[in-house]
Amino acid sequence: MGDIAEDETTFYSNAKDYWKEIPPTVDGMLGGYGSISSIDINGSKAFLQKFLGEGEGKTGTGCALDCGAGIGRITKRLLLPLFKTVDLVDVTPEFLDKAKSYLGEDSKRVGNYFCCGLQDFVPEHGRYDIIWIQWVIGHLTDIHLVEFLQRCQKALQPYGLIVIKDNVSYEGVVPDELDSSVCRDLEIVHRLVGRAGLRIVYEEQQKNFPKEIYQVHTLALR
Ligand SMILES: C[S@@+](CC[C@H](N)C(=O)[O-])C[C@H]1O[C@@H](n2cnc3c(N)ncnc32)[C@H](O)[C@@H]1O
Repeated sequence: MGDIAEDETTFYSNAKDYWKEIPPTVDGMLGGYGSISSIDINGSKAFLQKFLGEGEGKTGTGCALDCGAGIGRITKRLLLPLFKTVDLVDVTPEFLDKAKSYLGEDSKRVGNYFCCGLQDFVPEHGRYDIIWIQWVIGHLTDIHLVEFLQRCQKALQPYGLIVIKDNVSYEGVVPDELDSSVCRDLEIVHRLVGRAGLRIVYEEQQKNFPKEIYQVHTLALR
């Protein structure tokens, strides 16, 4: 008999078991597509730069949160160069351990390593200028994603932004049994963002990724 609570527990525990076995490398973070990391980071940098800088209404550069950070691939090349302090949150302790050496000298400016599932994580009220959520929303159920986004909104500084960068399917919800995740289409992601009470400030598609992988969209929300 299908029990939703039990299915949900399995959805999360299977994902945890999957990531535990993945090597703590850039290639591991990107499912074998380590080669696209630079294109990804450069696209993200151009995206973020639109919101940063001096002046009224610009997003601050004090503190960022990297959600589903893994070994800190994004923290190292995108967030630490732009923000004074970066916090990481991830469910896999081995990845956060690796981050401490992978981030090198600049790991001095990491504020916190939170080992926690995003479904349970409560970011500190008003702490963050940017909350970066990349390649991890498919590991949350709809309800948990909506509730997490609501907690993120409360954790923003004035003019702060939540950024979701993730795969989108062509149509509907496509499950991935291997890593226990789902890929949602853009319309569904929009609906969930709306349910969280967030507004889409800007959105674009990542260009120059290999043709055989999912389309990747980046959404700035507040
Ligand atoms: C595809 S990797 C992406 C890592 C990083 N965002 C990047 O782009 O390099 C997915 C990451 O999400 C983490 N993860 C999976 N389920 C999670 C959950 N429920 N809460 C927090 N992190 C989770 C995994 O441990 C892994 O580090």
